[in-house]
Amino acid sequence: MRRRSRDLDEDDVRVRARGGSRPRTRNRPEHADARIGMVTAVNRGRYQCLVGDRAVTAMKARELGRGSIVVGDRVALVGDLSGEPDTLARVVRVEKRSSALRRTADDTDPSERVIVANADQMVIVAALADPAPQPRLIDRCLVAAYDAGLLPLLCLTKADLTSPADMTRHYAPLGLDIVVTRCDEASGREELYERLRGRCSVLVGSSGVGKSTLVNGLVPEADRAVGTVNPVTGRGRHVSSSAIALPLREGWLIDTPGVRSFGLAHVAPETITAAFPDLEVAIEECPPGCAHSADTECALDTWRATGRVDAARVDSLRRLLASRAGEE
Ligand SMILES: Nc1nc2c(ncn2[C@@H]2O[C@H](COP(=O)(O)OP(=O)(O)OP(=O)(O)O)[C@@H](O)[C@H]2O)c(=O)[nH]1
Ligand SMILES: [Zn+2]
Repeated sequence: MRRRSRDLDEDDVRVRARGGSRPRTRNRPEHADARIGMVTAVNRGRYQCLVGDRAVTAMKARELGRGSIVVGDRVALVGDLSGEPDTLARVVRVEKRSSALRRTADDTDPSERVIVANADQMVIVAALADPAPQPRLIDRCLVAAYDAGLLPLLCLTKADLTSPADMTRHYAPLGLDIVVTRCDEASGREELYERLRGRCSVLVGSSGVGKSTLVNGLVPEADRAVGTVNPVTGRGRHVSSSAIALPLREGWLIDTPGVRSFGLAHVAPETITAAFPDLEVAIEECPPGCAHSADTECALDTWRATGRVDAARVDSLRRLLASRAGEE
């Protein structure tokens, strides 16, 4: 009996190899043998996936069409999952995303594109000095985080150069969690590590703010990858121009060297106002289509004048709304 079933399998294989007189899916519905992996890097149409503890390179099955697959995606894989050199698995399905970080090509181009999937936190890295912080850029990252449903965390680096007081005061009205780090002290880094535990965090920030320094402190394996091939991602970190997912002991860190700014044309103003639930009562009194700017009939002004809403919160909301409009 056993022998007979094995013969049938071989027959099945032979028939398909000869050119498929039999539909491939017969007796094998929905790729029941597929395994789920996580996409850790994307490079020229090749997807690096972590399947269990094995790094597998895969291509997209034709049946998936033009749908995008991005870092952080959970995908179903079939084919050669050995992870041996020169082997190629196939991605046959992309699992439903719990979140999608998007950007537009620029503010005037409404076509949006997902850059990272399934993250739950955005760590906005900004240096306190050298280079000077760019509050506009930080604001735009915040709006992108609200849009994607990611919890924002502001990481202020290089505290050995300047006091963080001004920046923390500036961002306090946003109710944002802030971590301050400096490379000559471990305490801030350890606090950051605590915040990353068990989460999938996207790291964003412009060049020179100390992102690599943080990543190397958190994921020593990433350092070893410089100039060689990373066992997890299959390539060197610094070669990458797109996002790359690095495993933490608990959780994931997704570094995004390419993301210096976000086009925010796709973000509805309501997405931003939703992050200010305390101002909702005032906003309800605004005229229809109110842009909530100071030179309109915006109800925020009357409420603010009478002290019924926090002035700093109104300013912060207006700042974020303006950042969406895109003066960088
Ligand atoms: N004073 C000071 N310098 C730092 C600190 N962290 C990083 N640096 C320095 O800042 C410079 C940039 O650091 P990187 O970690 O390469 O910054 P990055 O954001 O990864 O920049 P790119 O590699 O260009 O993307 C390096 O010379 C670091 O040594 C810090 O806490 N204090
Ligand atoms: Zn208004």
